[in-house]
Amino acid sequence: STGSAAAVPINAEFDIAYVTPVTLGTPPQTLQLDFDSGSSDLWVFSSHLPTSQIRGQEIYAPNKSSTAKLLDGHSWSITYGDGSGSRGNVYTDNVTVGGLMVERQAIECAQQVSSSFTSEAHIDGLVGLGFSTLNTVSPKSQLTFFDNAKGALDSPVFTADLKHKQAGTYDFGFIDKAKYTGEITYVPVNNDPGYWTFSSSGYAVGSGNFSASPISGIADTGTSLIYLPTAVVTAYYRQVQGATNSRSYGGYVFPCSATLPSFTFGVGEARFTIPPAYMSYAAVTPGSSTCFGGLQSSNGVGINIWGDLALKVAFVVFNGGTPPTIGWAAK
Ligand SMILES: O=C(NC1CCCCC1)N[C@H]1[C@H](O)[C@@H](N2CCCCC2)[C@@H]2OC[C@H]1O2
Repeated sequence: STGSAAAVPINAEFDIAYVTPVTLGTPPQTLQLDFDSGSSDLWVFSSHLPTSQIRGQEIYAPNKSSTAKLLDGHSWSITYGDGSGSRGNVYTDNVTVGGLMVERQAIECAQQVSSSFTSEAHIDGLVGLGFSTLNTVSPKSQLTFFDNAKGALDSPVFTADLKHKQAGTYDFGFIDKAKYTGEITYVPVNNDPGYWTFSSSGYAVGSGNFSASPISGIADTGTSLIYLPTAVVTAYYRQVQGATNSRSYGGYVFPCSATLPSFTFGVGEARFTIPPAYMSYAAVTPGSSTCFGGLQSSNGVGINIWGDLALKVAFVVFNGGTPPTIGWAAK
């Protein structure tokens, strides 16, 4: 089997996150979910949430699904790197993504969500695509949609073709040759503790020379930006007039009028260049002339993160075979 579904940016201004339609239960309830290779819980806004925490999101009501079953005595609670989080109880039900159906998928129903989720009307929940070792359901942890589907897939892979300010796709079970050019460069994945962790072969700032130093980081579709070691980030912003690392804004900012260099990162011998226009993320507040950078320091984070800003300049294969690998291709 295979599946293919759209990855739609939730904001016309800048790509904060991407959502994908997912149908749950019988009759089908369709929610827009954020596919997140940096976590491994499938959770949704649900009929168990206080209405005060719902602001425009679609909800999943298990009691309206004839195929929903309570996973008795199980609960979940998750906190993300940005401090957002949610918790609740668990049902199993049919979940379909782009024509690919998994029966008895654990659907984690939110009973509480943090304010950043309440205020993001376009995200009705998440589909974790990390390794199932990261799943937070207790007392028995649950498998991700991908792990449940894997055995039935033509090939044990999913691919991400994210795009700048336009809809891309997540494919399951196949590699679409029409979505990339040249060869796919595969590198090893360390899935301990459960992220898609790989080593980049280095970076370059603008037209500067390539610094061939390995950078270990995670491929994270659920994070908007790129978080890298201070040495990389200072080398980049040294080239940006008026750039400063702002404590108040929580990262590197610069005058929106500044000229930005491109940023190139390596995967093996392959090179991927993020154009200057993508490197300015957004004005710090609407209308401000101060802009927040797409490249930020991973100092406070603990791991390096290749988020949507890096993923959107490539076609990426998440290979869940044995051993797992990750493939990057130009497009
Ligand atoms: O926390 C991270 N990443 C961290 C960013 C800082 C550095 C460490 C990693 N990703 C989350 C993301 O922010 C969330 N957010 C919700 C509101 C709309 C935008 C998306 C969404 O929920 C889980 C995941 O995706």
